[in-house]
Parts: sequence; C-alpha cells; structure tokens
Amino acid sequence: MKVITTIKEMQTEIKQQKSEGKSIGFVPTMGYLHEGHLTLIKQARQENDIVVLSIFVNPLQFGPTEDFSTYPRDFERDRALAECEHVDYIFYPTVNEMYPTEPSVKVIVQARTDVLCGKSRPGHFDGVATVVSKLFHIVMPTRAYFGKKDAQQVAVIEGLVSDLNFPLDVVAVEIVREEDGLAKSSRNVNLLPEEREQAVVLYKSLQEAKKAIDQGEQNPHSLIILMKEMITSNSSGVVDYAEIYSYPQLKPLEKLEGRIIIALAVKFTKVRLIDNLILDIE
Ligand SMILES: Nc1ncnc2c1ncn2[C@@H]1O[C@H](COP(=O)(O)OP(=O)(O)OP(=O)(O)O)[C@@H](O)[C@H]1O
Ligand SMILES: CC(C)(CO)[C@@H](O)C(=O)[O-]
Ligand code: BAL
Repeated sequence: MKVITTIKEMQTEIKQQKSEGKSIGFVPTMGYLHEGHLTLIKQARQENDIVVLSIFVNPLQFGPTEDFSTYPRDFERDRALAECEHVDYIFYPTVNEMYPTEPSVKVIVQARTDVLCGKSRPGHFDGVATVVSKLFHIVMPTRAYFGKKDAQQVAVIEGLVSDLNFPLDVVAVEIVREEDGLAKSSRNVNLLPEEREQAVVLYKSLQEAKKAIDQGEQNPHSLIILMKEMITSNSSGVVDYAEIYSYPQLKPLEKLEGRIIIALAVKFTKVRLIDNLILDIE
C-alpha cells in the first residue's frame, strides 16, 4: 500500500494503472475509519483491480460554527486498517495541497439542497461537490463508493456525475450499524456517555415510523410528529429535522407513495447525528 500526498503523484500512478487496463475503485472519506468505511472498501476491493481510499477533512463543506477543528482524526490507525483491507493507495493530501490559493471556482449544487442537511448546513453540498469533483479528476475512478447514511449526499453526487458527465459509476452502499442500531459514524466518539446510550433513539424512531406505515399510516405529518415525540421524550437530543420526501428527488409528499426517505438529524452536546430509512411504498 502506498500513501500519496500530492495530486501530481496520485495522477501519475493512476494513469499508469489505467494504461495497464486496470479498473479503479474509489472510496472518498474524511478518515477516522469504522466498519461503515470498511464495508465500502471491501465492496470496492471485490469489484475493482485497484482500490484508492482518500482521507481528507474538507474545510469547504463545514460552516463557520461547525466541527471542522474537533472532527476526529487518527491517520496511523486509519493506515493500519486500510492495510488490513488491502487498499492499494491512500490519497492523503493537506489542505494546502488541495486548496493552494483561495478557490477561484466552486461547484454550486442547485437541486435537492433546499431540504435536510442542505437546508441546515448552507453551502455544505457546494463544498462536497467541489471537493468530490477535484477528487474525481485526481483519482479518475471507474467506480466511486458512497454510504447511504449520507443519502442526500448520494443523490447530490448522482446529479453531479450525470450533469458534469464524469465517466464513472456511483455505487451506493447500505448503512452499517452498531449492535443496538445506531448508524456507525466517526462523530459517535464525540457523544457523551449518556448521549451514546440515548442516540439509538434515531434508529428506533425510524423503526417506529416503519411499523406505523406497515400498519396503514399514510400521512407523512403524523409520522413526523411520532418520531419527534419519541426523540424528545427519550433523549436530551434536539431535533434538527425529521422529514419525509420522495427519493432521490427530495420533493415533499402529501401521501406516502413510491420510493420515500424518512430522514433525521439530531443535535447532541458536541455532535449532530443523521440517520435515514429508504422505503418503497406500493
Ligand atoms: N454507517 C455507515 N454505513 C455506510 N456508509 C457509511 C457509514 N458511515 C459513513 N459512511 C460513508 O463513508 C463515506 C465517508 O464518510 P465520512 O468519512 O464522512 O464518515 P462518517 O462516519 O459519515 O462521518 P460523519 O458522519 O461523522 O461525518 C461516506 O460515503 C459515508 O456515507
Ligand atoms: C464525500 C466526502 C469525503 C467529501 O468530503 C464527505 O462528504 C464524506 O466523507 O461523506
Ligand atoms: N459524511 C458527511 C460529511 C460531513 O458531515 O461533513
């Protein structure tokens, strides 16, 4: 496994691999790896000749009051985990390597960002789309792997790849959970111990919503009330959003039909957690 820190060297290696006809599987991350990331890497390993993992905490996608500085980081641990998964390259650039000057161009995402994390984190998806576009030009993947925990991100990246004609396939991977149901997330380490216990309420309230749908509930507003009530009465978390939309269009629904997403974001003392459930309603 090679650790590469410069754009030039990464592109040179990839061009060489591509000239030998190798397919490139790419897993973009912000590091502090957990089972969720490792599942993406394992799938990329199975489906491609070469696997590239990027580790870069992208300042452009964090708002001024968000957790860029406290985002967990541990490169040596990540390197060991990546080695165990037979990653071929870790691309690990500095902020200065990615953004040597004040950016003169950025990608602006115009659809699917007026709701959920796009609404709560203004500019977040412009930052994601800008760095992902750069990473795609640097790594030139055949397939790029993203987790469905960030379901809005998957929808935005599918739009980016389609609209800007990136010659690659986006592969969306199922959410990996802790034993109690909490979605794995690098940020979980920043939960206080009692918050960690309470945090399972995100998953449980999604399951309650699903149960109500299975029992015939068709009104999205009733489900939202049910989930908010469950979260506030079982945790100290503050609901940032609890919403239901069509997926991947992210349009409001008066009645549940077709493919829908039930999505949550809840703020705890130092972290904001997200989770979701995508369902096909007959
Ligand atoms: N529990 C999970 N299951 C599946 N994919 C995941 C999971 N957690 C993260 N991913 C995916 O891994 C990729 C990198 O995510 P990232 O490095 O931001 O990790 P993260 O755990 O989502 O961090 P955080 O939520 O704290 O920002 C993204 O495509 C993300 O959707
Ligand atoms: C895709 C990504 C690596 C871009 O910084 C990030 O948003 C993430 O980890 O999901
Ligand atoms: N995985 C999402 C990246 C972020 O929260 O900025």
